Amino acid sequence: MSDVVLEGTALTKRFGGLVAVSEVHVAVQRGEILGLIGPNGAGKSTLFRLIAGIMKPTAGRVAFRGRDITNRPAHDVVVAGVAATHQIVRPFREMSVLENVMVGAFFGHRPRPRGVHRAREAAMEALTVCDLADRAASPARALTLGGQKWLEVARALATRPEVLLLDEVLAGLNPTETDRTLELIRAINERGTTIVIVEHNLRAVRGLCSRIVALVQGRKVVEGAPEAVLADERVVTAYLGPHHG
Ligand SMILES: Nc1ncnc2c1ncn2[C@@H]1O[C@H](COP(=O)(O)OP(=O)(O)OP(=O)(O)O)[C@@H](O)[C@H]1O
Repeated sequence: MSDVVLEGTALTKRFGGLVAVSEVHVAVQRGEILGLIGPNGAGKSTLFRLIAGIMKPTAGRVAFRGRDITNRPAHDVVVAGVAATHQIVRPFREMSVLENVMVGAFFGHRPRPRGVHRAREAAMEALTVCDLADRAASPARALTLGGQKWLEVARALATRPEVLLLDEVLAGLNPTETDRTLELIRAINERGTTIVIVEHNLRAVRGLCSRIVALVQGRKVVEGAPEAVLADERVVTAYLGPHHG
């Protein structure tokens, strides 16, 4: 039975004369890892921002657990239970890794932890999931790029979201960091968090996602199981051009 937790209906976003996203319907099922793919400029980041509540659509609606959140301020959307990695401000470089994650714990989903002690506990739990517990006291600036991405995930996780939206978390990572990040995303999902990921690395998407939505020129062209979507002629043509093969 379908159990839709986050849903965008007829979402359209225009920037002046450019239609970045055009009448897209996307229904995120509870517990899944949903991938958003498409070539450069297809509208992935724009759609991501619309469903994360960071950007307001020109037309269409966004609902979380059946409630309309279209015009709610971005912060209210986090409180409701949707967190996006890049929605959380960049790490405070001079603050410790733990303090950075405590910011997420304080501003997240209700009921929020009461007091510094509980926020620290919630932050340590998120750091443990993200393999950063032993770096808790280090300044954020001392982390590698991979470490900084995991810190961003930990901060989002500390808000205790029902839906975690990840925007190109694998970009710039080396193969070891990529594998570790994929394991991390699976572990977070197995703990019960629904995940939406925008990703350029199609090999990673194929192995990670339970379902994929493909966008081309602002429109959803196909959705379904990874193998079927990645083999779809419209998707292959959009990535490789009309004269491939
Ligand atoms: N704030 C903005 N103002 C004007 N145009 C924008 C804005 N954001 C995105 N666009 C345009 O909207 C279209 C879709 O962009 P978007 O970033 O959503 O695509 P994308 O699929 O995420 O691309 P990429 O893979 O390159 O990140 C592009 O033509 C882009 O130039």
